[in-house]
Amino acid sequence: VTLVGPEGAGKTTALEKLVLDWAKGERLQSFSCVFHFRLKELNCLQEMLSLETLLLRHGRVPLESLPAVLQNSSQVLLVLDDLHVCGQSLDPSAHAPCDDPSQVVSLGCLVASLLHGSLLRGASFVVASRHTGDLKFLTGTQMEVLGFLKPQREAYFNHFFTDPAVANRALAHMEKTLGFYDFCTSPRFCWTVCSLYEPLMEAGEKLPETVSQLCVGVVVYLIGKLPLTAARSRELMLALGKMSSHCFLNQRLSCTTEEIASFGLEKFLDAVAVFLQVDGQQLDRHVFSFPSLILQEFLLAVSYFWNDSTPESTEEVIAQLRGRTQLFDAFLSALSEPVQRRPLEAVLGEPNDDLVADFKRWFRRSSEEALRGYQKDQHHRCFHLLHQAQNKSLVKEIITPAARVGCSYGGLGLRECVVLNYVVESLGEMDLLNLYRARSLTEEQVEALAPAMSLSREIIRGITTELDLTQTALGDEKFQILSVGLRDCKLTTLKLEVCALTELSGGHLASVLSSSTSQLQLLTMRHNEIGDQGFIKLSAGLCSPHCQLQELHLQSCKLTAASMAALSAALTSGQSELKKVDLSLNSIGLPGAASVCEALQHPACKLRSLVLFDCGLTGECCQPFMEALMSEHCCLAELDLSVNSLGQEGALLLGQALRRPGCPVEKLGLQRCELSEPVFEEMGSLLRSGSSLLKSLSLGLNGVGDLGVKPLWEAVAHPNCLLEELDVEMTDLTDACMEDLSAALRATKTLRNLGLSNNTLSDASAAALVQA
Ligand SMILES: Nc1ncnc2c1ncn2[C@@H]1O[C@H](COP(=O)(O)OP(=O)(O)OP(=O)(O)O)[C@@H](O)[C@H]1O
Repeated sequence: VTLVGPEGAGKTTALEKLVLDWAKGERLQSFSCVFHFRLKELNCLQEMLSLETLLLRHGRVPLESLPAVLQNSSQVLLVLDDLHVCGQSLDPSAHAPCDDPSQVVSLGCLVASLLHGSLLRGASFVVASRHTGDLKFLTGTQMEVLGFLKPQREAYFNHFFTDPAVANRALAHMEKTLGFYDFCTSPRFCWTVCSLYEPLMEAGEKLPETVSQLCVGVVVYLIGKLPLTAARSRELMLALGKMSSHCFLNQRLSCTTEEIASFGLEKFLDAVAVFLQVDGQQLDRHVFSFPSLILQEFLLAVSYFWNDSTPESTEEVIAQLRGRTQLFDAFLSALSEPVQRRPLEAVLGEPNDDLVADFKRWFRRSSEEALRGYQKDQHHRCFHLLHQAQNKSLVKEIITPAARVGCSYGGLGLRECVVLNYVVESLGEMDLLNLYRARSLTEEQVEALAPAMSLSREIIRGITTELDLTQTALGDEKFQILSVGLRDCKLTTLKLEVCALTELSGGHLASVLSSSTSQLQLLTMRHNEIGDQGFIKLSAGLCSPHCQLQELHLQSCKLTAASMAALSAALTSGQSELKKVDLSLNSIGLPGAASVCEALQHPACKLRSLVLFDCGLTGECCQPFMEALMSEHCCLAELDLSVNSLGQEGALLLGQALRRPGCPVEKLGLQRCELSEPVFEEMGSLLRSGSSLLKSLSLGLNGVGDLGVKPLWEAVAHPNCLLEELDVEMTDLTDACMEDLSAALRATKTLRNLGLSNNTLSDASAAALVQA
């Protein structure tokens, strides 16, 4: 088995846990011997060795036990960590395979011979490695070590900070400022973040806003651990920068003692352990490596600016490192800003002004070039550098009117959304936000981009057809700005649930709906206090000949009967395409229901679905519903009146209407309507009559008991009944209904869904149901 993952993902930890569990007798007990080797340590030896030496010296096998280990190889498990540092290829054809345990060979040859089975044939292996090309030479199962995804980060932060409120604040800040970088999944990185946040939060200080600010904090902290003057600290930075550059340019992960001496680090041997990981302590041959690539890149950037001599120009150094580093130019951008580098200046003194000026010239030149072109990646790189600089005036200087910022920003990742938003917010406004080809923005991406959208006069018509701004606390003011762009776009779905919109937005929505280019078909506005006045304004848009809206969701929008006449007018205007309206959780009462029912009888009304869940309706309201359903013009296929006090009398009136031959209702919801046995009787008889088109019926939360529901079972069993869905949740059913229910299930040819939740049915009923 090979565990593969990036630096700090937790590979070593996983292997250590495995070995520990074996030692405690909790796992892998079929192996009598488990050997755990860290190749990083062995690599320090830089000498040839045999399998026997490996086992005797490093595996601590007593000499007398060695033959038994070699002979019973199937009981041996070798756990090899840090395969990527092996330094020599695992390609079997690169070595003459070794099959003699006493033959002295190179470490690479030894590992390759073990993994390819010429040595210790039959033994099992668990190895861990960062991603390298050599993995293709390994057979067996490969497992990806993903590190900490969001739920694990949450658990880790809660463990690190004992106060849950502090943990939540720290996590929310990290997710917002860094959550879009891959390295956030690294447990090691999470540890760094928590360790840096903790003292800052205790002191009530500001937390870092960018990865550059985070690294500044880390390096200042590490330098502070050393008793060095500013001049000596600069010297140390320079030497670490040389090592970093050497590793990047030669694709090396570690350096020997001789190599680090050549970078000028020998004077700092006591200090290097603060910045570098030192392996091989027990072997007397040390190997030094950076604990993280981010720190390695950051130290390189620091060493570049705090260099008194003049090294290569920015252009040259960036060209040399292209494709080898990820954040180097972003770190330079941050450090070129006095505010960003101030904490470092306190420990290192001033940077080299000439080099900072050279970087600024390069950034301006290369940004101008990038922003004149159409390459999206180049634009994003420039935006990322601006984001790290955290200087709004610089954004305004770089993003000139000549910049083609309106080029298409489709296919955005979360990081791109965040930095694009930063740029638009810094500019304060945007003429055109081109999201053409942004096919599937996630909720997180939309949230990150929402301020930019609201600051854009126009959002380009692209192939984006759905915009979900649910729970973005958008508010009327921002929606007003956004609505200008919405008038001229290709959106077919707009979700504005829980967006803190009020009456004011009703008018803006009307202007969107009545725009000659509007293509909106679905609008959801659940939980916005738009009220009657807001909805009356919105309804004016519904009457427009340009309005294409087919579905409107207005649950819990503080509506009353006062605005239902406006809806009715829209539905009967002859212009409205509305097919579905959901008015649930609004107290429209009898007068409101009467207005809507009037519209249902009008030949121009196209409404096919009406949901009035918990709308303060009573039995009296059933009279207008009966009249509407009796009308030949009514085309309502779905009616949900659940959670209204309709009572027996009202429901029986509905039943009468449903008996009309040709009554179009196929789906009826009457949950928790205070219904009694005669209503169930009536429904049963209706379903058997052959004149009902009902396919879906919800009668749950009406406690009529086994006898009350019995007519429905008889109906289900009847050949005239077309029901496909039946919900009788919480109707006080007991095991006594099982005989009729089983018979119904055996007989029905149409029923597909049956809801029986929250009834007192025992295991015996479950068994009977399964049989039926
Ligand atoms: N599940 C975990 N819970 C808490 N901390 C963890 C967990 N896994 C790893 N860590 C911590 O993260 C750090 C890095 O882990 P580890 O050394 O196992 O990573 P790695 O993948 O072996 O890194 P590298 O590729 O650099 O060798 C360690 O300090 C470790 O304690």
